[in-house]
Amino acid sequence: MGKKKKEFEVKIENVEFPNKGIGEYNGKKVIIKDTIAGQKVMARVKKDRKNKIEARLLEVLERDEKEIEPRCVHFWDCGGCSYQNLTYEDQLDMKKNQVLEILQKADIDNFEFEGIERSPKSWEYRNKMEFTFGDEYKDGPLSLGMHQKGKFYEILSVPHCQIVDEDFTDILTTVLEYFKEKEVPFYHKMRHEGVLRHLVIRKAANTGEILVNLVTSSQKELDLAELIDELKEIQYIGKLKGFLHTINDGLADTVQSDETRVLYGDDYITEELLGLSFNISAFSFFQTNSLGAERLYEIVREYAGETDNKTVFDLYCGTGTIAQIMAPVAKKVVGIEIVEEAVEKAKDNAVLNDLNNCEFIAGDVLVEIDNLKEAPDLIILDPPRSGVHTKAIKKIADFNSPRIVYVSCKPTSLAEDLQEFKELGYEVKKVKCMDMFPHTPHVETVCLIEKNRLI
Ligand SMILES: C[S@@+](CC[C@H](N)C(=O)[O-])C[C@H]1O[C@@H](n2cnc3c(N)ncnc32)[C@H](O)[C@@H]1O
Repeated sequence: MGKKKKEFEVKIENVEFPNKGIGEYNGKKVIIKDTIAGQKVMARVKKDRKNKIEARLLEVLERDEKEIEPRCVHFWDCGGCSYQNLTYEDQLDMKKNQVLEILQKADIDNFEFEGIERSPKSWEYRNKMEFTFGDEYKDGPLSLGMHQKGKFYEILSVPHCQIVDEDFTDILTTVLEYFKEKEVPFYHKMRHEGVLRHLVIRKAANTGEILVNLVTSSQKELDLAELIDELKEIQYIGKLKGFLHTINDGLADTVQSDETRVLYGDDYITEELLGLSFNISAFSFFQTNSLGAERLYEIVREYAGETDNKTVFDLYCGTGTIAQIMAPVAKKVVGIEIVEEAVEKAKDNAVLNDLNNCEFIAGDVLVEIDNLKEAPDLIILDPPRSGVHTKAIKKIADFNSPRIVYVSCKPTSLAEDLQEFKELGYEVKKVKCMDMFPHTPHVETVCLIEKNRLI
């Protein structure tokens, strides 16, 4: 491929997790994100390596016969969803096959595969959105929404987003119009100048409570009373429980807090899952699909099996959801979580749910696990996307727990971890996928792992 010939046509043959369309060009593997199998596309080379080309999608020249019209008007430009142009059944099929292929490549086999379960709701299912302030094109008007597909700076306003309900989009539109009128500038993530950074909205699906968190730099004092009054006037499906203002002068383009002020109501919302209540604060992890989470946790409970009189470890426990769902049917549950705020909420939640057999420890699993003296009968792992630290896997295996239930949000890191558990004498017995993220490439996978009795 010469210097001028950086654009080329290619047919997409397959999609690898998470959203990598795969084709072939001049004998090399081609990877083009956000394409689907069967499409013929025009692409531009990003990186031309020895045996693979990474390219950017320019145009879909021929659509695949199974493609459908996306429901959302933002779909083609918005970086939030990848697969609205496939039926939900086709999305589920693709994710299931990806997980199986990843496990097979890692030599994880001989398990019972229980398929993929659909999300109870395939639209308006999200309970949290992190919208970004910016502009849709350089020096354009203020926008608030999602990164445009494949772009670094450009932010697309998404007032018709279909994976959240109208309460989210009403709040988004109100906040955007307010700051447009006040001419408050967005924070430029490279120049580190400006004010408005993110708008994080959380809404509990089962109680309707809404928490709004505006994240800004400290470069301008803002009087937000008028905005809060406007938000209070919205006719919600749910109800506004609190409004927070977080100051973030960090250089990274992530939501984090130097200081968080409660400007209205409470600093948390309460969600109800499987008959238990969970107070969720602004910075605690909580599954983003509440109805899907109920199903996910039911699968965990099923894979956990009989737990009467047993001690359970819930490692990477967040606000203690899994621990508390297990507590009524176990002797004792110990949770470990690195975010202190989440651990505080886990403790509060145990009190709220009248559970007195839960212990929650703040810290890194890799370190805190050394201080656990009791031998567990069951270990539940629900790590972040990067998976479980190799040294932690060794320590976890050393407990010799007969059963481990591993909940994973990233099948590639799951496969690596399962390989390590295999080397340490554990066998994968059952696998089930639970789709918590319709129209996106993501999927949860639950695995039952058992100690090989022959070792
Ligand atoms: C996928 S979430 C699971 C949370 C919980 N099980 C739930 O369903 O709500 C992973 C959690 O691991 C925590 N975490 C990340 N790294 C950690 C570490 N090294 N030690 C302990 N917790 C960690 C994150 O803060 C997050 O709450």
